[in-house]
Amino acid sequence: MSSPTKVAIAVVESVGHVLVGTRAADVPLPGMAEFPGGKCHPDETPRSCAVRECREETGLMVTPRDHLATATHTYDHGTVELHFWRCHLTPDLPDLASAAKPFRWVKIEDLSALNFPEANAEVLSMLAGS
Ligand SMILES: Nc1nc2c([nH]c(=O)n2[C@@H]2O[C@H](COP(=O)(O)OP(=O)(O)OP(=O)(O)O)[C@@H](O)[C@H]2O)c(=O)[nH]1
Repeated sequence: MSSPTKVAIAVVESVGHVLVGTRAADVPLPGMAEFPGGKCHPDETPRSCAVRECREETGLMVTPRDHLATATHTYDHGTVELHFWRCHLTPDLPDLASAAKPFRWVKIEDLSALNFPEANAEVLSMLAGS
């Protein structure tokens, strides 16, 4: 069996909000809510990958704070090992700094109304309890 694809996810928090996007129509899990993230390059740590993917997708520079969870999940499109990193905006950025579309800030208490991929369940529970 092939090893899971390593993916890093940035859970970016700012004054009670989290950065959330919507997956494009032409990728696996189209239209679902997502945190910024993507596949790690060879020899790239998930921590560094979370920062890079966040910058590429949202235009925002973040500082990784702590590792929230690792979740392995098998979808129809493959098995992924998701490394969730809680991140903050770098100090030069204002609270709720504007992000490239389709990313926007969602209040933590409103996350449960969104349709996230199954592998996000544990982290969403952690955020709801924080
Ligand atoms: N970005 C992101 N991916 C997630 C989340 N939850 C989740 O299960 N995934 C899964 O993690 C994988 C990330 O793949 P991706 O397609 O976004 O990664 P990528 O941007 O590097 O893809 P690419 O190499 O095709 O450009 C997908 O299988 C996706 O379904 C999430 O919250 N954010």
